[in-house]
Amino acid sequence: MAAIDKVRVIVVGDSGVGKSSLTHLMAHNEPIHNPSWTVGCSVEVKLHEYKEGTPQQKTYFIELWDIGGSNNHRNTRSVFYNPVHGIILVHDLTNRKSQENLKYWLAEVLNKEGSNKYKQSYDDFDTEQIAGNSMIPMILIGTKLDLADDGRVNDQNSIFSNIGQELGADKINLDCRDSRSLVPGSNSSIKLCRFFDKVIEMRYHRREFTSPYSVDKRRLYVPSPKVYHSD
Ligand SMILES: Nc1nc2c(ncn2[C@@H]2O[C@H](COP(=O)(O)OP(=O)(O)OP(=O)(O)O)[C@@H](O)[C@H]2O)c(=O)[nH]1
Ligand SMILES: [Mg+2]
Repeated sequence: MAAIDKVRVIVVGDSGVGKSSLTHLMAHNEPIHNPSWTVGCSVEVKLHEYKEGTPQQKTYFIELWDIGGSNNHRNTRSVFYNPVHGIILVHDLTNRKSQENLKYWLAEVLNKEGSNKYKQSYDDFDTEQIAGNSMIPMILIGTKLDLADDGRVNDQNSIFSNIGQELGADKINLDCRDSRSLVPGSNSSIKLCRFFDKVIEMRYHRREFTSPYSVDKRRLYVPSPKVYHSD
């Protein structure tokens, strides 16, 4: 039997937003009970049918690298960022700060070689720089939908759709503790499959792309909180 090709998708976001809960749900289609604090990184693997139902259908391993969100490991976690074939940006729908911090997480991942090419522009995080330099597919996932009231979700959605559009990324809002959140055929499950297909496409079937994202030319400004990441 031929070896199954794999891609590495990293899951980043502030501590406590639900990365491990989401990763477990994506890998096992069932919620995790009492996830413990992630120290460093934990990896789950799932099989994915690329372009399912078409002549190009093929099975791939998706490695889900769930990165601990604590600030204590900020200086060491870049070891997990090489290589990166896809990025899942996770925020908590009940915690607006966790959404604002996603741009720092993205900068951290894209600076993985330590080149810090985005460092100097934290204050005006430039979408063009990201999309132009990065051919890495991304998706934005908001968790704790069960706890968020509609007003708050709409509020975050409006800003989020802006960020999502500018990064050319889809977004999903869900409850990580509900096994139905990613049920096959659901809107969220279709978006996630589309994201995994895009990751595989870029890694193994890339023709010459200029950039996979139709980037809005506006610049994405990062509200410059004094704290780098709030735990
Ligand atoms: N109600 C609700 N609770 C959630 C949801 N997702 C995660 N949680 C809870 O939020 C807490 C933190 O979840 P984790 O998955 O450990 O968060 P994490 O992002 O992995 O945290 P770190 O490992 O510290 O980076 C746990 O008590 C989860 O049960 C959700 O969608 N709804
Ligand atoms: Mg965790």
